[in-house]
Amino acid sequence: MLVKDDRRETVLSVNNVKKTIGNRLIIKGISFEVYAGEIFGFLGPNGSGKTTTIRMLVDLIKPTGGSITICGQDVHKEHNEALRHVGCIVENPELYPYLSGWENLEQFARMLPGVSEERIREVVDIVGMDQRIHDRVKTYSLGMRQRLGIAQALLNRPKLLILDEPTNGLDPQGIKELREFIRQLADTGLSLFVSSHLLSEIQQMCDRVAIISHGEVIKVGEVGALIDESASTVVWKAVPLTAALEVLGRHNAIEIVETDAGSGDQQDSNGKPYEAFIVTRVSPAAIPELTRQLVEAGISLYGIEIKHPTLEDLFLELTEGERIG
Ligand SMILES: Nc1ncnc2c1ncn2[C@@H]1O[C@H](COP(=O)(O)OP(=O)(O)OP(=O)(O)O)[C@@H](O)[C@H]1O
Repeated sequence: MLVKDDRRETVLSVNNVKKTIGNRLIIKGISFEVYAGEIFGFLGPNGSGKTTTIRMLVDLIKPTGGSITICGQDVHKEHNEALRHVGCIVENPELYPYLSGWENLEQFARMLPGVSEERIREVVDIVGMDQRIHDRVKTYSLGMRQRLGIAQALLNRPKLLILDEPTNGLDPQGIKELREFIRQLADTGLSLFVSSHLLSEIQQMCDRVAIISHGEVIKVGEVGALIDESASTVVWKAVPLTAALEVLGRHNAIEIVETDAGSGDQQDSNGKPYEAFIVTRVSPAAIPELTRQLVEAGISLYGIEIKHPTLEDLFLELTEGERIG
């Protein structure tokens, strides 16, 4: 897992970017940065503004406000210089099915200055397609087409590779292979910007993530740190329950979700307390102190069950239950 380091080179910088289409403000002033060698996830539900943002990143449409720089160059004002550093696949890569993979790469290379046959061989090697590169593309699986698309995007040695929903249509094995392959690319120093509406995918694939909802970036951070700092669900099995509620209720940072006192703070015929519990939402960092206070108040704790959140929980919390996918 990569750690944010201020000395790290910024490859993509998005500064207060807005986009109005018709009368609608589709993108509402978003900002984030992507560093060299990281896999950056761009996560949001359908219609949240991912594709519109990507289209602005590669200067297919112009922002209404704000600026985007790639390797320090303004995407709009210095179009050629900035986009020289970018490889991009939006939706499905455009390929000629009746040509071989190699011929497709040759066709594409003709449009790029200074891409030699040797470079074509290199990218074929990077995407691991040497065995099948002379077969027609129409015989390729979706995963192989995806790889060929990436090979195409790598031809001009980009610093940033933008992939829009790259796992769409892939089977679980294909997704796993793509994930590993993306990590290998990042290990070479390439930055990857991966958009997705699939949380588990972003959680497994990315170092950092920006969460976008209704055209606003509502959170940016390391995937692990975002999960760590979001509230966990904690079930306290405590007797007497009323006293425990009083202790926990003193803290503003705790949300009491549910209480179940069973049949009161009684013991059964074997002297075993009834399963009385309180469900709270609280930061994991507060749990030791709360436990201490409960014990000091003379409360017996029979169990503390912590359910750590997933990126999905965090996402749902941030977007207030907005549907994904
Ligand atoms: N040319 C357009 N004219 C009008 N509205 C548009 C246009 N392009 C996008 N929108 C609207 O902007 C919002 C964001 O769309 P966008 O395609 O960027 O979302 P997305 O996150 O990429 O979703 P999806 O994964 O479904 O493509 C949507 O409400 C969409 O209807």
